[in-house]
Amino acid sequence: MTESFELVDTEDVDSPGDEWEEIDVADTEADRIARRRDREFSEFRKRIKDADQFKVEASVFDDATFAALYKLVQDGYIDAFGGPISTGKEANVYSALGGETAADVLDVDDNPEVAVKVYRINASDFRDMRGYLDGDPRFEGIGHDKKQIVQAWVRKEFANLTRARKAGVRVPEPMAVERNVLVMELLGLDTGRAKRLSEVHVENPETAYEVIREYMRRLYDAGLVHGDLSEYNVILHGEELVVIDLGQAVTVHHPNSREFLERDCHNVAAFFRRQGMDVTDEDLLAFVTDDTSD
Ligand SMILES: Nc1ncnc2c1ncn2[C@@H]1O[C@H](COP(=O)(O)OP(=O)(O)OP(=O)(O)O)[C@@H](O)[C@H]1O
Repeated sequence: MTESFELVDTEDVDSPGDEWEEIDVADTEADRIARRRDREFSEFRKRIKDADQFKVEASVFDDATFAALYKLVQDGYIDAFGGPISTGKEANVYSALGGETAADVLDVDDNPEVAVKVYRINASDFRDMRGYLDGDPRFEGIGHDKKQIVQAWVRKEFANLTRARKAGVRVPEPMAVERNVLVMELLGLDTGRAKRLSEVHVENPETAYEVIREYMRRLYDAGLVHGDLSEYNVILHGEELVVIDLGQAVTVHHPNSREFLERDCHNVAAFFRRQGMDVTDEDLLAFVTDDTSD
C-alpha cells in the first residue's frame, strides 16, 4: 500500500524565518530571567539562614516559606530580618525591618519595624483549623489539603484583622499575606517584647474592662467572634490595649459562634473578677450582643 500525500508549494510552508528566531530569543531571555531568579532566591535563602538571630528558625522553613518571604522582600514589605518574638504551637512570630511598602501602608517616613507571623504547615493542627473554617461564607469550598487549609487560615487572619480595624477595634494593622506568612504592625516596640495583659499589673481594671467589652461588642456588630479571647491575647502597646491572634476568629455564621462567644465572655469576665471587679459572664454577654433589658 502506498501512502498518499499532497504536495504543497514551498511558499505555503512556514519557513524557519523570523518568527522562529523570535521564539528562540524569547526562550533564552526567559531562561536567563529564571536563572537569575533562582540565583537570587538561593542567595536570599542563604542570607536568611546565616542571619545570626534567624539561624535556628530558618532551618525549619521549607522552600515554600522561603519563597513567600522572598516575595514579601521583593514587594517591599520586609527589608531585613530581626529575631524571634514568639515560638508558638502553630506559628512563630519574628520582628523585621519593613520595607518601603510597609512604610507606605503605615503612612510613616522611616522604614517601620514589622511583625512577621510564619505558620508552620507541617506542625499546624490543620484538622482543628478546618473546623474553624466551617460555615464561614468567605472560605466555602476549601478542601482538606493541609497546605490549602493553612493558607486559608492565614488569609482569614488577615481578613479578620482588616474587618476588626474597620469596625474600630484596635488590632495590629495587617499589611500583607503571602502563602503561610502574615506581615503586620509590630506592637510594643519601645518596651522590648510586647507585654500581654496577663503579664502586667493593671492599675485601673475598670477602664481596661470597658475598653475590652467595647471591642468585643464592635467585633460582634461587625459579624465576628474572636474565639480565643483572654488576657493572653490582649497586648499592651503604649497606653493602648490591642487585641491579637484573630486567626481563629469566626463569623457569626459559624455553627459554634455562640459557644465561642460565651467562652470569650467567661475568660474576660473571670480575668477582671480576679482584678477585684464584680462582673458576670452573663452581663458581659448581654452587653456584647446588646441584649440588655434596660
Ligand atoms: N503584631 C505583633 N506585634 C508584636 N508581638 C506580637 C504581634 N503578634 C503577636 N505577637 C507576639 O507573639 C505571640 C504569639 O502571637 P499569636 O498569639 O498571634 O500567635 P499564636 O501562634 O496563635 O500563639 P500561641 O500558640 O501562643 O497562641 C504573642 O503573644 C505576642 O507576644
